[in-house]
Amino acid sequence: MTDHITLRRPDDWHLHLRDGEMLRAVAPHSAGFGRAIIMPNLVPPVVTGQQAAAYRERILSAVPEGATFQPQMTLYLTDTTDPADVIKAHQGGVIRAVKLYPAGATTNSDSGVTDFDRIRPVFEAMAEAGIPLCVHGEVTDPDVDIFDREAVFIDRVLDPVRRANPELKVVMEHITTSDGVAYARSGENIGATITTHHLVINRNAIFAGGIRPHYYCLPIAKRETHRLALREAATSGDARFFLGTDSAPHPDRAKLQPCGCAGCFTAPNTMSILAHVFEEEGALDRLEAFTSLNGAAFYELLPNEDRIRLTRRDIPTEYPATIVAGDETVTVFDPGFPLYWHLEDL
Ligand SMILES: NC(=O)N[C@@H](CC(=O)O)C(=O)O
Repeated sequence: MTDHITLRRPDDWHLHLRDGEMLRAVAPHSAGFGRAIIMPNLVPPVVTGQQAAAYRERILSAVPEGATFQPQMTLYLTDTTDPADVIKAHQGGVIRAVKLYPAGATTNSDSGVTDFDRIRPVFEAMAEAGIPLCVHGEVTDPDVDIFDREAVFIDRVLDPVRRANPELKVVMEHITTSDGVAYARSGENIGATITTHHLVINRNAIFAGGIRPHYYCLPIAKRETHRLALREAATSGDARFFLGTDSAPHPDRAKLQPCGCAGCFTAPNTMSILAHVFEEEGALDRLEAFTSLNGAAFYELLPNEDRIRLTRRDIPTEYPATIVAGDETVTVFDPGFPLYWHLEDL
């Protein structure tokens, strides 16, 4: 049995680092990645190039000394985003991508897009400049069942947007369904991130013996057939699929509520979980493509030069059940099985 693998340093193409005390608490847990696409859904959101540049500085101050982590900033698209500001921020090297949240789709998405016609000039400018659009792909119509929101979004929103802007590079963020997998495979200029937790849990995890708030995230985990489709896509080596953990820390106080927040905090144990999943699928030789090559290629960047090693030991790796952020605790995602793959920096 393989007992160690060496990978190019992985990248995380979808990450929530928050701000303030939470940023300082969680950033060290992602600092072992080479790069990460940083989500802009702060309160208030990161909507201008200037705000993105300032946020980038705060992130770099929160990363431990010696880490090579490079935050890749995004702008939060609103109905009033100025195409010129997007282009300027991209040309100035401040942002890597733009994030589309349909208004009300998820945590801190109130400022999201309500009218796709109004932002057409932004899409046109982005397509011309080669700036990728990262899409939270769920409709917000309360009449649509929560488990169908991704599939309906693809038909009602994503496909029309892509047909109107065929040159626009689109990342379907955190896909959770076989519909998402099939759509990502169906055309040009499209990629999809897959989270760690959606490779591990299906929707039963949220209701196993009672309600389990730490398995509630958006898009919500779907039925088992979808989890298996995600596993097949992630482990296939297909360059359109790459890691975006969507590690989304919330204080336990905010999750354990009558109306608790969505998000799974996977940064501390993601690589050990992924090695476990890829080993189960007999695909350890394709882990590097998923974590370290495909995303970089999509974003037209070189893969990281340095390496990490994962070693399989007889004793499970230890990771904290919770971390402390100021006065708050944040629960680390529990995959429900021991993790024998230990992460080492080389
Ligand atoms: N994934 C989540 O469940 N939550 C994210 C927002 C998001 O990416 O949907 C968050 O910011 O908390």
